[in-house]
Amino acid sequence: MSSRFACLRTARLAARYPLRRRYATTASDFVRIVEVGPRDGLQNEKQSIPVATKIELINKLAQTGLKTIEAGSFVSPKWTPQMANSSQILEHILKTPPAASHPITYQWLLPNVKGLDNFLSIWQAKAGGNNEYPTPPPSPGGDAASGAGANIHEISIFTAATETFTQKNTNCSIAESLQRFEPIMARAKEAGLNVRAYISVALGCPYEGPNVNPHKVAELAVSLLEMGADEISVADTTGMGTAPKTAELLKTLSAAGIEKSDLALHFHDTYGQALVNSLVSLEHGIRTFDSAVAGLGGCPFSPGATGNVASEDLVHCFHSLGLKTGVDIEKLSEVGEWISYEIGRPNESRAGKATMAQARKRVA
Ligand SMILES: CC(C)(COP(=O)([O-])OP(=O)([O-])OC[C@H]1O[C@@H](n2cnc3c(N)ncnc32)[C@H](O)[C@@H]1OP(=O)([O-])[O-])[C@@H](O)C(=O)NCCC(=O)NCCSC(=O)C[C@@](C)(O)CC(=O)[O-]
Repeated sequence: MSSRFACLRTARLAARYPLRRRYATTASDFVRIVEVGPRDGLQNEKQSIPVATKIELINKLAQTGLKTIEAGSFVSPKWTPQMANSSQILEHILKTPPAASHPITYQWLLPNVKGLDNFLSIWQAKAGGNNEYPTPPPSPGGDAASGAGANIHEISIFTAATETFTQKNTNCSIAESLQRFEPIMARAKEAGLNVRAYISVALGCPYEGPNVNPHKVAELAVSLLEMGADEISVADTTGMGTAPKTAELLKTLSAAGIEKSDLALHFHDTYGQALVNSLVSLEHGIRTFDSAVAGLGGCPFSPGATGNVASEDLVHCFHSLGLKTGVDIEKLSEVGEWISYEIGRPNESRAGKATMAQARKRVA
């Protein structure tokens, strides 16, 4: 892209979304993986997972080449008890030297001002509220552009495309959830934090059925971007998404004027369609995908929904297409095997299991 065109485009976006700061990938052969295993992956586990295991998981993931890790959430412990020790995880990350050779962006999910207060009280005390933001943030596949090796912290907010899911998940209506976000957004921007916004049940709702109106998703995405969100993660919480539905949703989002680079896609694999839907999204120009190592996951407020698409499966698939993720599939597969063993659940990543089998054969 010529610099003149880049300037014009930036000006146009700045006019449309005045508060936001872009952090999308730019190289078309680079795919950014947002590893959500430590938060979305673990939040639904019934047994209490020791904080040390969570920290070890995050540290191991940070050494696989991943650059963005969703590390925990500041939600009500009455609603999601598994995430109750996220503050300890944040404290640990802030007081230890970076675990990886490159800076990691850590994301923290929160639903309200109380969650933000809890996050800020730790982050501002320990990090002095200094993110040392690189502008633009982490370059596709590269380490150098991210500067001095300081990790970056950002927050995520979440709403949903149906009223029933929003009530079940956050005890408020969609409109009320947007109202809750306004002070969060203002304070986050003041503090220099990027804000990601999730839209759950975008391709099917456990309470209202599989036919979620894509125009509702687009309307919400536009509102969140206008409010200042830096990225929208469009979530197929139930895994009810199919290739045609995904294509229709992406076309609707484009028709609403939303740039592909403003979007991340977040697939769950309940019906085994997550990779297909990822490929449809890839063809549509999406270059940011959420996934969880070993296919961990399931939302406590989406009965029957299973895990996120496995990070190993996504990475294997993207590499097979000649795309770059910066992730070492073998190291990632080791982490998948390790965490599955630690928490006593099957490793749901087929690529992860196959990669480990090949690695063992090589050594034998
Ligand atoms: C939004 C609320 C808080 C409303 O819940 P509420 O019960 O209406 O809240 P409240 O304001 O009445 O407060 C009730 C109690 O919670 C406390 N409280 C209130 N807020 C906080 C907070 N932030 N952190 C810690 N404590 C908090 C508050 O202090 C009070 O404590 P008490 O006085 O009774 O001792 C609640 O519904 C909630 O926490 N919901 C989050 C549920 C959740 O974690 N869902 C999973 C994440 S979303 C997801 O997984 C989907 C996603 C993102 O992955 C994408 C996809 O696949 O769809």
